[in-house]
Amino acid sequence: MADKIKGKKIIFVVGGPGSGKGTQCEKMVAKYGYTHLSSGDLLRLEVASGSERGKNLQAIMQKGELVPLDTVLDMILDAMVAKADTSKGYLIDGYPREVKQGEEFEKKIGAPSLLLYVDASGPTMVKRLMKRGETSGRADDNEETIKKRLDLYYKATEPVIAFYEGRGIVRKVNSELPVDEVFAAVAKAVDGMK
Ligand SMILES: Nc1nc2c(ncn2[C@@H]2O[C@H](COP(=O)(O)OP(=O)(O)OP(=O)(O)O)[C@@H](O)[C@H]2O)c(=O)[nH]1
Ligand SMILES: O=c1ccn([C@@H]2O[C@H](COP(=O)(O)OP(=O)(O)O)[C@@H](O)[C@H]2O)c(=O)[nH]1
Ligand SMILES: [Mg+2]
Repeated sequence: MADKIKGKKIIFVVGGPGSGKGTQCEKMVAKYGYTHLSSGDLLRLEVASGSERGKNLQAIMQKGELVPLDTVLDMILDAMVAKADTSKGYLIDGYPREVKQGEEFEKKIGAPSLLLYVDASGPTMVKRLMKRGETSGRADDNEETIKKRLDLYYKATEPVIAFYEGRGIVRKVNSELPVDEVFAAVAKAVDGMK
């Protein structure tokens, strides 16, 4: 099944909750024509479908915890295959959340060419998410869950960055800056990708 994806570029987009991953991915789609797959969005779609599986996911996400690795990976793989005929490459947004997820992804699908690290401070991320929460309708954009997501990010996801730094594919962008300035740095990283 993963054959259709072979040879296509894969970019992991990693950063804390509310760091601006989704915002930058939209701009990359516009400039490079890559396919944007947000692991969180895929999970929210499943929740919205009202399926039994979705109900379980909702309970986990509401608490700011991580859903089982295989569930997310299967969803990403399905979405990648579905877009394979027209896709130039993939932006995998919000994944891997822990080193194990990265290892499983590579076993099943392939290696990333770039890890884009979208970096903002804790207070900035909290501020943005509280603001987004006024209109997003996301059940996890509330103070209590934001704190848990942030803790889990520092504990489980930051080690992912260190893991890929060893391979020399990490490019860090400072997402405290205005969106367009962040994107200038993002574009430089994508253009320099091997
Ligand atoms: N000032 C400023 N605000 C930004 C920037 N990037 C994103 N934001 C705002 O911060 C909020 C979160 O941005 P998203 O792109 O949704 O963040 P995300 O990393 O995808 O967050 P999750 O979906 O929670 O993982 C949004 O309301 C954006 O408008 C930026 O570079 N500068
Ligand atoms: O690989 C993933 C991606 C997302 N999530 C869950 O989905 C939620 C929202 O993820 P998203 O990336 O949309 O937002 P973030 O938490 O980065 O702000 C997380 O808190 C997790 O509960 C998960 O368990 N595994
Ligand atoms: Mg997002």
